[in-house]
Parts: sequence; structure tokens; C-alpha cells
Amino acid sequence: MTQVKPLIVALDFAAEAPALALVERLDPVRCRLKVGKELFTRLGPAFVERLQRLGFEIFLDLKFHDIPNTVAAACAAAADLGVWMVNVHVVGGRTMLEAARERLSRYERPPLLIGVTVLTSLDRADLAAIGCPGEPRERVLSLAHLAHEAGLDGVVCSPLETAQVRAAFGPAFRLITPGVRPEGSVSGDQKRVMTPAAALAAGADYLVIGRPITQAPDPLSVIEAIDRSCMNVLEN
Ligand SMILES: O=C(O)c1cc(=O)[nH]c(=O)n1[C@@H]1O[C@H](COP(=O)(O)O)[C@@H](O)[C@H]1O
Repeated sequence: MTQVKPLIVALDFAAEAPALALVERLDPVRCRLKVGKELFTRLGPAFVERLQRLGFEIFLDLKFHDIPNTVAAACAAAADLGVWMVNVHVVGGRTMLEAARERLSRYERPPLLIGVTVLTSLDRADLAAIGCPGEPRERVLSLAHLAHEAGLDGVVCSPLETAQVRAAFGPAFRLITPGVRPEGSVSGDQKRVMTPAAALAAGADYLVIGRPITQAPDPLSVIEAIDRSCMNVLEN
């Protein structure tokens, strides 16, 4: 199920000033923002609150992975901060996922709880090297199954697995896809990639895009080009 506002800009910056310089040029009606480990570690919750006061919905991407009690408490902290989405590693296991779900269910308007399956920077060889032989797709599907059973709202996966995860878990399960690269931009450390329009056509709800926007000389023109390329998919 494609959302009308699919773009989530990954604010991966080393300091507040360049992050805010970009944010000031963005429109919360047209995109959401992701605050991840780098900026959150530098600037903390106050920065998230500042972005929220500007009207942005925030995906707090800290990929919690710890014992159930710790992860549940961290998810509660994210909910208290008022973020729109929070994520946990599905490999933390069923009890951890259920503990996070249970803790967030105490909130009237909890953040979306999303499970990270297989990082988009990993390919088959990387998985084999950490003792997980097989295709990334198979592992994504089995982790998505666990996330779905534990009551999570959706998963992060690469665009390459999106169609199969969508087919398996239906329209309500949110699919968040990093590993998105506009035509012509470099993949960098991302190994399982697709273009924005192809990711949406495959069934992604949200596209997480960082460096192609944040490191562009003219980030707004990149966003406009992404919007244009996605228009046909969104209209159909
Ligand atoms: O959970 C995430 O957001 C995430 C999961 C994943 O599997 N791969 C992935 O790249 N991400 C995040 O998505 C963003 C992608 O950034 P770019 O590669 O610069 O577009 C980064 O902030 C990553 O931390």
C-alpha cells in the first residue's frame, strides 16, 4: 500500500548546523525526517523535539537490540518523546519484540513499531560470513514473519524483497525501504538497492533516502526529481 508522503529524509549529519540548514529548506507536508545514531548521539532528544516543533514527523532510527526489558523501556522513552516511528532489530527475538509491543500498547498514540530484518548493506556473502547462509530474501521473509507474529507494525527491508514481503503480509503491514538510489547516484555501502519509483512499485510504503539528498549540491532539486519519478506510481 503506497503512502501519499513516502519520502523519509535520513538526516545523517555530523553536526546540528548542516542538518538544520537542510531542514529549513524542507516542507513537513512533503516529507518526514529520520534521526539516527549519529545525530541522536551528538544532539539527543532536544534535537528531535526541535524538529517536531517545526512540524516534522520523526522516525527515530536507533535500531534497539538488547534484552527485552531494556528494549521495551527504550521504546517507551521514544514514545514519551512523541516520535512517529521507532525501530528494533528483529534478531533480538520474539520475547524482545513482544515486550516492545506490549510496552507501546500502553500509549494512546504509540509510535509505529518497526522491525529491521537484514540490513541493506549486507549481501549473501556478508550473511554467510556471520553464520547465516542463504539468500537475504529468505532471511528477510522469515524475520518479517516473526515481526508480524509479534504484532509489529511493519519491517525495514531492501526494495529487492519488498514485493514478496508485501504479498506475504498484506497491505496493512508497513514496509520501509532504505537502499534507495535515484537513477545515476552512487550506491556507497548499500548493496541491495533500487530506484525510488521501482521501490514504490514493488510495494514500499516509505523510502528512506540519505546521502543522495544530504550530500547533493542542491538537495531540493533531488527531492523534486524523486517526487516526479514517484508520481506515476502514487497516482496508480
Ligand atoms: O533502519 C534504517 O533506517 C536502515 C536500515 C537498513 O537496513 N539500511 C539502512 O541504510 N538504514 C538507514 O537508512 C539510511 C540510508 O542512508 P543512505 O544510504 O545515505 O541513503 C541510513 O541512515 C541507514 O542508517
